Amino acid sequence: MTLPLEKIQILLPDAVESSRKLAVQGEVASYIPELSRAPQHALGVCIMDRTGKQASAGDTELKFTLQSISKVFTLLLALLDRGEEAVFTKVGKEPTGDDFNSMLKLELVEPGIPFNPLINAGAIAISSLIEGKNPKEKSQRILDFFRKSAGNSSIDVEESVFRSEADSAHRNRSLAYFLKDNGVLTGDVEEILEVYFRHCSIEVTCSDVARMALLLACNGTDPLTGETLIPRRYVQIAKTFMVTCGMYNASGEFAIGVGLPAKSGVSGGILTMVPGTYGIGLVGPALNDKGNSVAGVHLLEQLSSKLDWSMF
Ligand SMILES: NC(=O)CC[C@H](N)C(=O)O
Repeated sequence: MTLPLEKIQILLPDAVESSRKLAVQGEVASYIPELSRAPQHALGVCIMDRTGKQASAGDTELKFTLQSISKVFTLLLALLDRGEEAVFTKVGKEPTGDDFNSMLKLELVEPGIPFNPLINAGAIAISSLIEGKNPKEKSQRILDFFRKSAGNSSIDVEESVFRSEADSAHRNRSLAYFLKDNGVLTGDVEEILEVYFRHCSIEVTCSDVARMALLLACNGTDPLTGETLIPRRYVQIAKTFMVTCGMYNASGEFAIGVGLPAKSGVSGGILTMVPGTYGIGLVGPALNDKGNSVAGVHLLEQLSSKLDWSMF
């Protein structure tokens, strides 16, 4: 049983300020150079209910790129475009226990398909499945789907982050060429990577992420418009991946400590939800050693225990 939004709003500012103190323990990602400009001590959260009302606190105006959070929505679009069977010939359904950008299991385990769609190799394979006659059209279809999911037609790709990643993505490039060699990727590798880098660089605020999360919390039917954007089955698949591998190698710890489906990204964003009730968007750029927002995870642990949010 969670509290109504008005009550949550009362406790949220103090919860954010006490969690913000943990940001000093983390580090802002810098392997994509442009991301290193994010403010280390920022923390913002937005919780949206089914009527669109929001409780929020902290740095809710901060803009950040979705990074790995985008992988949940490209998976959904690939499922819509190609169906379940085609998608799961290209990616598996299991967590890896390795880093999100690891290539280890691609060579070790047969068949050489990525273990799941939320690691980089899996998300690159998913990008290759998005319909469109060229990278521009594919990227536009992804952007349109994200805008619709966020109920915000003005979200867009942040070009400097896109450029920065495209110029420094030696690891992702090697993963993609490996996948090409394994026969997982068909088509031009650089074009597939461009689609992948662009969706990682879509810029949002906490409130956009909360609205995207609310759509998943409501099983694919937007509670504000009544429109079904995604079939329930596909949302179930996405949420299951979020529980088993959405928080990298801390997914088990997060399931025990918070107990909600979630996906995080290297920009410090987290998308999570109280199923059926709230969509939650959060940003805190300082990351812990598992790659998740250190203050953000702490905040969600506090809220989940106080408000009895765990689904388990
Ligand atoms: N964990 C992440 O958020 C990774 C996304 C990032 N764009 C990358 O490919 O490395």
